[in-house]
Amino acid sequence: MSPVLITGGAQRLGLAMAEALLDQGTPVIVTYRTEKPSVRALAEKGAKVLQCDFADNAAITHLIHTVSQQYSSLRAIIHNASDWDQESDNPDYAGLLTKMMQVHVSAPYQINLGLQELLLNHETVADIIHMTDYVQVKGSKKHIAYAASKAALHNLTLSFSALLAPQVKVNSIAPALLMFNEHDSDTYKAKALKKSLLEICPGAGEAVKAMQFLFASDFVTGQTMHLDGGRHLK
Ligand SMILES: NC(=O)C1=CN([C@@H]2O[C@H](COP(=O)(O)OP(=O)(O)OC[C@H]3O[C@@H](n4cnc5c(N)ncnc54)[C@H](OP(=O)(O)O)[C@@H]3O)[C@@H](O)[C@H]2O)C=CC1
Ligand SMILES: Nc1nc2c(c(=O)[nH]1)N=C([C@H](O)[C@@H](O)CO)CN2
Repeated sequence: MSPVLITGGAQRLGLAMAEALLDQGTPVIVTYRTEKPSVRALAEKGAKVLQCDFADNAAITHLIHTVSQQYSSLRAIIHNASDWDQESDNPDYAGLLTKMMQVHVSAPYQINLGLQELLLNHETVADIIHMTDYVQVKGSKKHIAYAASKAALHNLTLSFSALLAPQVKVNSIAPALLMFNEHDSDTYKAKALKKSLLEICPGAGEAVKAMQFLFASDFVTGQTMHLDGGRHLK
């Protein structure tokens, strides 16, 4: 069985998707930036773990070469790696935009083009999933560069779905609040929950369910799965 390549799979949503796939017997290749206990645990469960910092184009090229040398086909690629940076923490606005575009747009762009033949070689229809964000259509006044890069990432969904059809389906998953971060205060959490109609923070399992739906679908491509609890109607 051909593997699923998940970027940024060492924690949170990426880790949940990787573990779910491993639990169902699907091989997984996980890229990570920073070594952590979860990486070793994934390897012990049989995942292929590859270190790659997407800020470095040479590292991306090496990743593409390594995967191409070791595998003849891929079931899917899930572009999950991301930094959620905001302007108030990063006065170097030019550098911030470059950083956001590099990890959220340039890396997925290079990896999709570099590994497209492995997807096209898959015995059945393959998938690309871009993990975008609710803000892809709304923008964000506190995460301007981040939001712009996620909008550009969704645009890759439109282009690659047309380029690779019918052998490959390409979709965006656009979450709003799925998981809090360790440093989030109770005040922030209460305010964030009120932003959606459903007023819950569902956890990483919501992303796993969306991934499984897209993999099982025969007729969804070029689309966005919005996981936002009705936030767009508040
Ligand atoms: N969590 C949520 O509620 C939401 C998530 N999303 C999107 O879903 C996806 C998963 O979210 P979440 O699990 O919270 O993500 P995280 O913020 O936990 O980041 C996931 C991983 O991306 C890696 N990463 C960041 N920059 C780079 C880089 N330059 N090269 C390689 N790896 C990198 C991080 O590595 P390291 O461990 O080294 O830092 C981290 O392990 C993201 O694309 C996110 O934007 C969208 C909306 C809401
Ligand atoms: N790479 C990340 N992107 C995002 C995160 C995160 O933790 N890492 N978190 C969010 C928030 O949950 C936001 O959706 C709350 O409104 C957005 N993107």
